[in-house]
Amino acid sequence: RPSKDVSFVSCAKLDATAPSTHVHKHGCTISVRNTALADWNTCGVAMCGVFAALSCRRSLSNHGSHRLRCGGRPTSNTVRLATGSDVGVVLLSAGVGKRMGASIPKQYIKLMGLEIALHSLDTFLACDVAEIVIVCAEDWKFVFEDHLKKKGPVEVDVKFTTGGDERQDSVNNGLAKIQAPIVAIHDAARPLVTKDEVEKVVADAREHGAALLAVRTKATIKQAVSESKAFVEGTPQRKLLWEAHTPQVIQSELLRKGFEKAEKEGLEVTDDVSLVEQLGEKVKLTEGEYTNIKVTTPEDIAVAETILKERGFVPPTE
Ligand SMILES: C[C@](O)(CO)[C@H](O)COP(=O)(O)OP(=O)(O)OC[C@H]1O[C@@H](n2ccc(N)nc2=O)[C@H](O)[C@@H]1O
Repeated sequence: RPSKDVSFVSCAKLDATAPSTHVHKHGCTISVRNTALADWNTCGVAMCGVFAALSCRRSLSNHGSHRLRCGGRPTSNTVRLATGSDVGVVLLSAGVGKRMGASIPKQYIKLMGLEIALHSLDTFLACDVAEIVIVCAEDWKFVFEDHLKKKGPVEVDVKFTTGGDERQDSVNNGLAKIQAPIVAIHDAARPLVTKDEVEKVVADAREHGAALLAVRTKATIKQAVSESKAFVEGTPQRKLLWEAHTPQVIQSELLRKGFEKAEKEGLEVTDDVSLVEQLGEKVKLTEGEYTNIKVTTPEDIAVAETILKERGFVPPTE
């Protein structure tokens, strides 16, 4: 794990002789030992918190760039890291929100004076991310643009793209604009996700390749015979059941592979890690908070407002 005063470094395809993609927030030079490089390679971990396990110490800090020297003699394997975090975000805001029955898409309804979609946008802007792709209809882009204008310059690269017919199509459109090696996909309809939750699920995805925020199911769940036949087929063991939330965080290339398979086989999914599951890859369940609700029907707005009040959320001034 990265320590507090040493920023996280991740390397895709770290290799002793030919380091390839290197991303780091501040732009670092790090000297690493051959043995350590070999270890990371054999782990087969595409995204590595490289220096964290080593006894790194910061020996130079100048103009926002740091030189980190790791234990052992520095070798010729000096890795130059480009500027930027290794995480990109796809913020899904292109749904119509039929179940809300409102005159506008639910994510643009104001919650304590701020549009639902802007709550999680602000959370991600406060996290260590390199880019945010907002997937939304052209007509609603102004909500985000006005908000960003009010905020002033942000470090994160914010881009836009339009959505597709289904959530899955919107994710694919967003993913096409992602450059970061890790992508966090989030429903704009989940305004209450916290920075802590985001950091936790991103850390799990770095370690395991894919992770999602989820909570243990409180109710007993029944499986019906079919969509139209409301009779019980069975009762899955509750202790094994989790309710999926977002963000769902996946190595970008792994998700791209998942989409390729889905396209070939005509797979339809209702969340993103399902595409990773279809590839037979592991997905980590990161225990999140019950407060990370999806605003779907009108009563959810009242619940969300109560939670925000409890958190001491201050509505923005006009
Ligand atoms: C991923 C999960 O949150 C996990 O529980 C759910 O399975 C999502 O369920 P869902 O029915 O797709 O939820 P919705 O609230 O309708 O949509 C989730 C998010 O996707 C966005 N969305 C939906 C459909 C679409 N064509 N493009 C989109 O960008 C919505 O604006 C919303 O912010």
